[in-house]
Amino acid sequence: MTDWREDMSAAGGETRTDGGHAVAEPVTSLYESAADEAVQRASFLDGEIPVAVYGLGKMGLPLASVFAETCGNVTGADVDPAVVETITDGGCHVKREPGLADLVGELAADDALTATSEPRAAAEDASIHVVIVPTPITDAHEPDLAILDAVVEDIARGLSAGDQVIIECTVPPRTTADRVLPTLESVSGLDRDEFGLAFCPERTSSGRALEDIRGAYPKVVGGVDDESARVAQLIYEEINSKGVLTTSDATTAECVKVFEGLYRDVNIALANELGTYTDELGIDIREAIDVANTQPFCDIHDPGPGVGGHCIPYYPYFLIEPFETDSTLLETARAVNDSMPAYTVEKVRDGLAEDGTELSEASVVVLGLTYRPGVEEIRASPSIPIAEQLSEAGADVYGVDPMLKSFEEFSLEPVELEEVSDMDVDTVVLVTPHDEFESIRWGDVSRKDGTPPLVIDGRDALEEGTVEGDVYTIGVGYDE
Ligand SMILES: NC(=O)C1=CN([C@@H]2O[C@H](COP(=O)(O)OP(=O)(O)OC[C@H]3O[C@@H](n4cnc5c(N)ncnc54)[C@H](O)[C@@H]3O)[C@@H](O)[C@H]2O)C=CC1
Ligand SMILES: CC(=O)N[C@@H]1[C@@H](OP(=O)(O)OP(=O)(O)OC[C@H]2O[C@@H](n3ccc(=O)[nH]c3=O)[C@H](O)[C@@H]2O)O[C@H](C(=O)O)[C@@H](O)[C@@H]1O
Repeated sequence: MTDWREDMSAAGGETRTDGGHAVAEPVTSLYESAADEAVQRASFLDGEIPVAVYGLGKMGLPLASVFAETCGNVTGADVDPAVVETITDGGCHVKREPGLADLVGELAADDALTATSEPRAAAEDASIHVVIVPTPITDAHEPDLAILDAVVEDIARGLSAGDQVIIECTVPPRTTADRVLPTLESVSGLDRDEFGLAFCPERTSSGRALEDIRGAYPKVVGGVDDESARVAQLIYEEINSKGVLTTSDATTAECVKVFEGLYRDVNIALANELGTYTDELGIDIREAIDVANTQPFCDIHDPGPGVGGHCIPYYPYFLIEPFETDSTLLETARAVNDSMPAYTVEKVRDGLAEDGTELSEASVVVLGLTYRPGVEEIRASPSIPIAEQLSEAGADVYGVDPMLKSFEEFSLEPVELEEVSDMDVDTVVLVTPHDEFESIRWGDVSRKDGTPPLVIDGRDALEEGTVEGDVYTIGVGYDE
């Protein structure tokens, strides 16, 4: 018996005797709990308050794992049976997350984390519901909240008085208050003051998820009412060592998350546009950016071949599409970033023309197809349009990505890294510099006539002198 229950009886909450001592009963839910906050906090930490995490992907599995290491009573719900089976067996399908595989194995072995493919069943048993499912956009760039709606309905059908619902996936502002709350009320039949709802954004990057979730920076919390904010704050004070920033309401918290992403997209667009001045100015633009960034009012990001992932290129549309307010800058930044794949293909075309090679007759290898190194995600990856445009120009296009098994999204022929040195290659385009590419023996990669290929370095990833032939680096130009 945790000794915190000793003499807690006088502080509120139900009591019972235990060997002659009055002890406070733990609570099994937090919203509008009459128990002393210390009893609520301890009940959460003791696993008395079941947690369900909906979505066990790149973000959901690390999140569920940190909740489970904190409270020891988490059910992860995912519609992908393979995901559920892997986690149930103590496995980890999310790659290259330091510490995650071991943690999931330990938590599954201790039953601190279990997985189910039945979100509705998970909702029946849980009292804290954490949602971290995809919130993509449609081909028409409209926010697609169908998955969120489905999960919220599942939760509503299992919602009980005293429960707390937390939305962690990024959503268009006003979604929590105007879409999620009404659904929870209408489907559950509960009154609005019987359950809690807060937006607490996932401020985490793949590759450092556990570190970020445990406390790289404060957790943002925005409740639809003060009690919802109080409960969310109590929970995340136990999860995040950097503490909690509570905003005035859920919509403000939604804006915090979206604004972080919009800042990044606009900033990258500035870097990309500056990068396109490289040839006309005849300088290393990246050098100018690095030096400009040495004073605190400047943080220009890096130019590159495009902006991928299901976050940064998507979030601008969470404001552009649903609202009437003018979004010229956001739309322009999206257009600049979406123009970088074509810019990259032009560098291939121009570079080959210098040697009298037509792009339509060239053999081109695209290195790195995921949207950034070490992350198994291809949504909005720049390599998709780059491969498409090279193919449309008539080139023979090949692709290398050690993280991928399926290449059907790409207009190219997949090849293993080891095969590249046996091929006739006119150009290599480095889009996403996975660690594995550091082992490339560039001296073995050549054109049909044995001369070195043209290399386009999209990410300034190659050390000077690594490659014998001509290297064009986006934002730098040709190496001398
Ligand atoms: N990936 C990132 O770097 C970050 C993502 N986010 C937010 O988190 C959300 C999720 O991102 P990821 O984990 O990367 O996505 P992901 O695609 O890696 O994983 C999503 C998981 O949700 C599951 N799922 C789909 N429909 C479901 C349903 N109806 N019920 C239960 N599970 C369902 C899928 O099977 C999959 O396992 C994103 O949409 C974004 O809003 C926030 C910060 C960082
Ligand atoms: C504001 C911010 O830094 N958001 C982070 C971002 O992470 P994400 O995994 O999307 O990667 P990212 O580093 O932003 O890169 C997105 C894309 O932009 C490209 N990129 C990135 C930085 C840069 O200077 N230039 C550039 O071209 C990357 O190559 C990639 O294709 O989005 C995440 C999210 O919200 O999903 C968020 O949690 C992360 O903290």
